[in-house]
Amino acid sequence: MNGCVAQSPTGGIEGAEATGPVALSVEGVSHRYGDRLALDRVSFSVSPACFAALLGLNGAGKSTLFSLATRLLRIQSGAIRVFGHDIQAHPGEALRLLGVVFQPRTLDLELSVTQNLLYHAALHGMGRREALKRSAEALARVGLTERGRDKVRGLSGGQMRRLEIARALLHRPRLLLLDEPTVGLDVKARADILGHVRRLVAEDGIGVLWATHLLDEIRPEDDLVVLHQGQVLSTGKTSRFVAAAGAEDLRSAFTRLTGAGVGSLAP
Ligand SMILES: Nc1ncnc2c1ncn2[C@@H]1O[C@H](COP(=O)(O)OP(=O)(O)OP(=O)(O)O)[C@@H](O)[C@H]1O
Repeated sequence: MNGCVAQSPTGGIEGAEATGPVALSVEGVSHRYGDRLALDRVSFSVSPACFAALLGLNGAGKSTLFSLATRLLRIQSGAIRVFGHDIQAHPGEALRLLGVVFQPRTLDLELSVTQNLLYHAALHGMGRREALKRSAEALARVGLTERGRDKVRGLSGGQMRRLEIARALLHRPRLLLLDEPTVGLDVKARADILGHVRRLVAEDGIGVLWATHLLDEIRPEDDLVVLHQGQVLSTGKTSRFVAAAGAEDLRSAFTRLTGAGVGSLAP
């Protein structure tokens, strides 16, 4: 089987009749905040129905990349495509296929679980019947069916994250971006969330880019994009990355490649 990530993206829909467009294509993207270069000619692609981890320390540029992919930030140079749709030129098509879970929580704590979803559905222009149907579907997908009527304030941190994932699934995207979704959660909640997301890939064929600095979330068979100080250092299977570095595990391989000190990565 071909890998899920590649360093040289295979651009737009026009050139992709034979194999279909990649789910996410990042092509030579650079981004500056004033004098600070946060992303430096970042290029990689993620195939459909694949789980890919975007591994980088704090400050590597992961959130900046997500903000560019969702148009919170304007692209300064390069291009990002979702299933071949350029997010600058055709944002409607691109965003329709994209779901996102950002790092900061963005739920209304005083509304119920279902109300949060209905509110989001209304923003997407969904009718109430369809919204109720899709909310039920999405809650089932993340194991929250029983909590629909509860106020969000009463959920645990892990359940809130799962609700955010349900919300990101409401418009039935084909690609899901998650920015360090398990930070601050306990071991069980982290494993639950990762399990739900991996099932979305295996059972629903959704492509996932999972940004993290937590090494134990990445399996040897996972595809990996290593981002360090705004640059892509490696793409491909985690096991190959470890072998190429002549290392025993991902932690040592990452440390060797980046020179990151022990303790920069957890756990
Ligand atoms: N609004 C901003 N203004 C100035 N510099 C910024 C801004 N946002 C991010 N940066 C800088 O850009 C670089 C990349 O930050 P970014 O938040 O994208 O990294 P990250 O990998 O998501 O890290 P973290 O996990 O800590 O959020 C860092 O050097 C950061 O200080």
